[in-house]
Amino acid sequence: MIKIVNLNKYFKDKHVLKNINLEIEEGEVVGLIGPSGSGKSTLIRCINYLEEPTSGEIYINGENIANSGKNIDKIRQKIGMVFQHFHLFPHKTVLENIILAPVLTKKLTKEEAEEKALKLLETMDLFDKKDVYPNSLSGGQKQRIAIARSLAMDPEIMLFDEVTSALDPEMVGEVLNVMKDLAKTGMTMIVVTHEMAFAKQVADKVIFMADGEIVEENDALELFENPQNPRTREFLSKVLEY
Ligand SMILES: Nc1ncnc2c1ncn2[C@@H]1O[C@H](COP(=O)(O)OP(=O)(O)OP(=O)(O)O)[C@@H](O)[C@H]1O
Repeated sequence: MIKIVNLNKYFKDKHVLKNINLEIEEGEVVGLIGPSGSGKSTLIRCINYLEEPTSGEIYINGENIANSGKNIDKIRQKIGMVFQHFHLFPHKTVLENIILAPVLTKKLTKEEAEEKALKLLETMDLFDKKDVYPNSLSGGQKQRIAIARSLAMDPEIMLFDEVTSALDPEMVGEVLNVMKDLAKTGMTMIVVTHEMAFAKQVADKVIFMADGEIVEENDALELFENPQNPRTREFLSKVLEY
């Protein structure tokens, strides 16, 4: 479903993704871990073309997104992304935030989009927040709304870029639970995370990146319990210390 071949990305003369090769199957949940600055965000931003690769190919369902021309918007619609900061529209209510893209780009009627949005809000236990403005919500609630907004587009792939990093610790769990439930539905997910316990429990596969390279890729339990590369071992010993 996602195939990345010899992907390189430079920012000016800085080589931030170095010959990345990767395949992700439909329904797979992939955890992307590694030190700050190792290229995790840049990699997932290349997957939906928020960043343009310098060289290499990215195929989504067999289609090379670099050559997709006018189809790029169609491909992007299949890929939802949730960011560290929620990017909700402050002057729109929760419900208006969620229906905006489905009405504009999927051409759903307002009623159809609202029906879908309300179902999503219900599954996230946020139905009673439908008419409030984002500023009155907690960080955890905002992030769950951001996830609902992405899901309202019926994506086939969801990208999560450190979605719990800006949250107060007591709100991390409620967002991770929504992601756990989503993983159980068979959604294909790539999750950049500093939450090692989440990666270990929920991801099928974990990729450790350092300095723009994929250093190690393995079944989640195996990577955490039996890391093969000394750089993986060093990173895990630091982050699992506490
Ligand atoms: N738009 C940009 N222009 C220039 N350099 C950039 C840009 N975006 C990222 N970089 C650089 O590319 C490298 C990889 O950054 P990236 O954000 O992908 O790393 P990361 O592993 O996601 O880090 P973090 O965990 O801190 O978010 C870093 O050195 C960063 O400074």
